[in-house]
Amino acid sequence: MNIEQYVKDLNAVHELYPEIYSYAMEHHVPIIDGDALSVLKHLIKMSGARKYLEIGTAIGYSGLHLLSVFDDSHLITIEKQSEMFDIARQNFEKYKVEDRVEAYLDDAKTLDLSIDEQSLDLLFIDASKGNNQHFFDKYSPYVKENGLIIVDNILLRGLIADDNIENRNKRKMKEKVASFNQNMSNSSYATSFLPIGDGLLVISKS
Ligand SMILES: C[S@@+](CC[C@H](N)C(=O)[O-])C[C@H]1O[C@@H](n2cnc3c(N)ncnc32)[C@H](O)[C@@H]1O
Repeated sequence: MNIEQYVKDLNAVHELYPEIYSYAMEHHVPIIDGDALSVLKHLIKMSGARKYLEIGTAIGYSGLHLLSVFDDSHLITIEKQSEMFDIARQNFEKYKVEDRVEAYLDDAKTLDLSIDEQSLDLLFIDASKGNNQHFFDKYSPYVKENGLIIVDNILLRGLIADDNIENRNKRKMKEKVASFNQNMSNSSYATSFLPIGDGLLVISKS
């Protein structure tokens, strides 16, 4: 038996958004792995986090899941691709959470977000992986002391441990992600690098 599949099966829960999940699978939209999502929602529940900023909305799958933990939570989410953004908006409307979502169609690298410093409980970074450091530097000041910063795909589907990548772009991305991971490991933040899904980095801002 494959141990990863065994754990996946144990973690598998009733999918709250089966049509969105199926759409993502059929159209190859990269959404968060079920195992990582389960941990993310667990952390939200334990910490009582209500105000979230997500970098990388895609079609709103993870955003809807984040909002499903607490009825009085609020999500700010940023997506730069208009096709994805439009589908996400439709999905937020479909599940009647549009009043709890502030969705931006913009490039998160340059967007000027007018929110107060230290006003968020959770920052979820899940966009272009080579920009993780930039997103962290730009958006972490908005997170409260003791808030959480979570970064998905820190293992790049195994590429992170590959020392013989021929494709130049992939090699550069790997170097950037590796550098970000190392910086976080060396930092004074409390960090947990979890080999769940495609690798989840949990940072406590304290
Ligand atoms: C991995 S997907 C997000 C998946 C989503 N969080 C989920 O789990 O359902 C990454 C998304 O980030 C978007 N993205 C990449 N770079 C971005 C940027 N600089 N600003 C905003 N969105 C970006 C991509 O267009 C893509 O839709």
